[in-house]
Amino acid sequence: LQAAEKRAQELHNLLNQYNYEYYVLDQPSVPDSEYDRLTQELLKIEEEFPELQTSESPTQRVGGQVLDAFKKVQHNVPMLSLANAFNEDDLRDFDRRVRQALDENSYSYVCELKIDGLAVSLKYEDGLFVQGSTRGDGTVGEDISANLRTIRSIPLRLREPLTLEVRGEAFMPKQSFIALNAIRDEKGEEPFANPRNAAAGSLRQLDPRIAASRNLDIFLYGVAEAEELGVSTHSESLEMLERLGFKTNNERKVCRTIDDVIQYVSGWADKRPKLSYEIDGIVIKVNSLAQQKELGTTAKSPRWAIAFKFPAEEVVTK
Ligand SMILES: Cc1ccc(Cn2cc(C(N)=O)ccc2=O)c(C)c1
Repeated sequence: LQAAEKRAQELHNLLNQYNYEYYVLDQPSVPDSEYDRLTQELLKIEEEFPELQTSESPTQRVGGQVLDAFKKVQHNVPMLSLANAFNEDDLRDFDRRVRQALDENSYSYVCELKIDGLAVSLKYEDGLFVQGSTRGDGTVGEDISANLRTIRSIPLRLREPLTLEVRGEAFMPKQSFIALNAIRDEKGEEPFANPRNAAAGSLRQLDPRIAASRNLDIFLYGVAEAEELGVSTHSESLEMLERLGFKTNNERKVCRTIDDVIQYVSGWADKRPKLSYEIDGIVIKVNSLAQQKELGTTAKSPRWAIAFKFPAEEVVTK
């Protein structure tokens, strides 16, 4: 058994690395056939020694049993919703409020694309993925761990045995959305209106095999209680997520002034069709975590962030 256990661990490491290269970096270093060969070898070992078929095994992405309901999950750190800005004046008003609250101390912003998907939270204990949930009403969400496990860009084991919670947006790429609606059309089923609804509908399935078939993806954009992990800015949180092996969106920019923010936002308005996923705006956050804390939150939204919303995306059909 020891020899089998040692080989199984080697295969876990190899398959995790190849998954990371393929789904997170989009730069595989081995052909699919090699990945498949190693997967088959691990399946055989797990068949011979069932005790090696642990939940962290790369072969255990798609659970077998169909749930009859989702459990509720309490978010220790609430998942806040963002206030919206629709034009330049809204952005300048936001900046004025930030500047006043920070007593004219210097501050900078981070601009990120606002992915049009479903906000989710992922929990890891000692480096292992243990739970994934929806935002819900911000304090209570639904446990959709089995469905999130099927998203290949989500690591089942981190590079460091950390216990932490991360937040991100699960989404359906445009091409997957078009292909899915073509299949539904053939089967005489109602098409999804947009990729966001398709992603939400897929993650609400009680059978993880359906979610696994929907080619969902995710961008992580936050670490809950990041200051406890020795991080002092939001951009450092994003770098930490990358170091841990998460998929982040690299179209982000630190902006020193609201004028730079406005320039960044206007630059993206007409670049959306080029993206392989839908965005519904740009998220603007004060970069310093200490200043975020100083600004605090209203009942449901942070005072240190705002979402600039673009007009509704052109319909993605063909
Ligand atoms: C048979 C087979 C095996 C694997 C894949 C896709 N793929 C490839 C890799 C890789 N090359 O590093 C890693 C994970 C993965 O899922 C396909 C499409 C077909």
